[in-house]
Amino acid sequence: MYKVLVSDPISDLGIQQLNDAVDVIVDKKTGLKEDELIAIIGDYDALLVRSQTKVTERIMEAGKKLKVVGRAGVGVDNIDLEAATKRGIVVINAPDGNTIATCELTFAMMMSVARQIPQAYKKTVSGEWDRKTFVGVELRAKVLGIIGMGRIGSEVAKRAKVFGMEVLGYDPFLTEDRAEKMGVKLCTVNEIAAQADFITVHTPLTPETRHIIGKAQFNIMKKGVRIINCARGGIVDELALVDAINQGIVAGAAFDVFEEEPPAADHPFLNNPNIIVTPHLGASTIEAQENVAIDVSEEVLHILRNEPFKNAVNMPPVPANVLSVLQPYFQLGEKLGRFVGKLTEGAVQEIIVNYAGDLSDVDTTPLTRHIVKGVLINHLEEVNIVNAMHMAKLRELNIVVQKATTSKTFTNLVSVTLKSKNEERTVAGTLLSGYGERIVQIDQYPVDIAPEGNMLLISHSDKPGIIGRVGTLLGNNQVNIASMQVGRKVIGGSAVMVLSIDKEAPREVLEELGQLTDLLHVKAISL
Ligand SMILES: NC(=O)c1ccc[n+]([C@@H]2O[C@H](COP(=O)([O-])OP(=O)(O)OC[C@H]3O[C@@H](n4cnc5c(N)ncnc54)[C@H](O)[C@@H]3O)[C@@H](O)[C@H]2O)c1
Ligand SMILES: O=C(O)CC[C@@H](O)C(=O)O
Repeated sequence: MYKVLVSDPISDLGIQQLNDAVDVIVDKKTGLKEDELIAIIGDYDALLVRSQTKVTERIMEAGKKLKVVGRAGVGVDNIDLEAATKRGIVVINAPDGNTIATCELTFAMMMSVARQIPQAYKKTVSGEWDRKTFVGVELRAKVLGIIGMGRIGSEVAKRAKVFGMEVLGYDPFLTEDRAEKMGVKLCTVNEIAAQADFITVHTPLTPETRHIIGKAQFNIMKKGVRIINCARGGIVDELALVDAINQGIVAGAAFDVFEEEPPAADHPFLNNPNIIVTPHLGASTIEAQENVAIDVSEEVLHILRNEPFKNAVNMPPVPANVLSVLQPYFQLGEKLGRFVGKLTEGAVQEIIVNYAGDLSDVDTTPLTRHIVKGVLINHLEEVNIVNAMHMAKLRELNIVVQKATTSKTFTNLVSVTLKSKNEERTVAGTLLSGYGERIVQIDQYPVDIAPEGNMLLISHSDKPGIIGRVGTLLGNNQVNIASMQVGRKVIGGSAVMVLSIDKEAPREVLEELGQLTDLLHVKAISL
């Protein structure tokens, strides 16, 4: 018998198939504290959660029989994925089931903020008949900016078109072709900030999306703009938003999610008449809760019964014989993907992976997954080696794998090229005996660097004095250089400089560097 613990409120109808299964016992115990969960989790083979239960490393450590954690929803930010992977616990989610519910809440929020429905309701039920205060705006002919054009963002775009809105979209994986098909104008975040009447965010919360709408963006917005966040708290800088409302830049905001949930009683959103809030209700429809519970229950049954499953967020199924050859390259592959992903400007359309040397003798698919994961992880928090190819396909990314039995320079060479509309960038790496992982080529330039920590990649003209000027500028700003590599093809031509630095270079320093004569481009990369 398999034992399944449901620790958050999950639709009964949705978990019917688990209740009906002859080989499964389901226990529902919601609202448990971490220690209470730790005390009982040892009995269970599967744990089903929504977003309330924080599935910590301690819980997984105590879950000696735990094979699977199922998240009835999209975001897995309440589950310690690394701890699960380390213990071979499969984490699954239900990414599609609540898309429409959240999209519809976003629309409800957009209309509510346009017409101040909650504020008008509050006054009316308190006995006031105030028809003057609540003069709203129409959505028709307004510009809607959508940041994050995945499942929910794309559905919001569809509905906005029907409302007669002009839609601007930003997503690192949105190509011009796809945007055109959806009737969406591809823009940057700042273009959206400057042009939109309504802005809605639909990204995961990652280091890149944290405060993607912040002070700098509010400062360039049109007066009267309205902001909606039904994705994750922290994507919009909450304090900067309150300032922008006080300055009369933002006319209203509607938030379903908060940087800290539930928000503290004195949270500045809670007593601001221009901000409407809901308690993380995006997925809270009968249909969505059934959908996600059905999806996740089905998958849990497959995993418990050792049958194939599809929505794993973590588990790497690699055959042992292949694993022994490829495993040493997994981390390098992911780093190469991340490195070249951070380097490449514009929506990526194609990933070309080149394997040269002994590696070409085996099925390199598991390594390619790591590379693709590395490219995507810069923007998609839920990507892993199990779903990387699927995620790439969803985004119409073309993946080309090429092999050569010998490499001119190294026993094995893995090279990753990204093609976007704007450019084509290549990074190649290898494992050097005694030195470990090395990046040995960036575009056409030979280099030799350890892919780790904080790096600065500087393209420049190969002229005397430039290295000194870069060093002096960094030194004057207390940025210590740990190592430096310069690559060039010909004397006096273009060159590339890669610096390892002891801490992240502040934005102002990067801007100052960018202004040095003969310096063409600066990119900060942290691995
Ligand atoms: N309020 C709720 O109850 C609720 C319900 C469901 C989902 N969500 C949240 O909504 C968000 C979107 O969900 P989804 O199902 O559409 O996910 P998705 O993965 O389909 O889409 C997310 C999109 O964000 C894009 N993205 C990543 N980094 C970006 C960046 N720096 N700039 C712009 N775009 C970026 C990705 O490329 C992707 O296309 C997630 O955070 C999810 O957890 C909230
Ligand atoms: O379970 C919920 O209600 C939250 C769901 C949502 O945040 C998600 O990421 O799927």
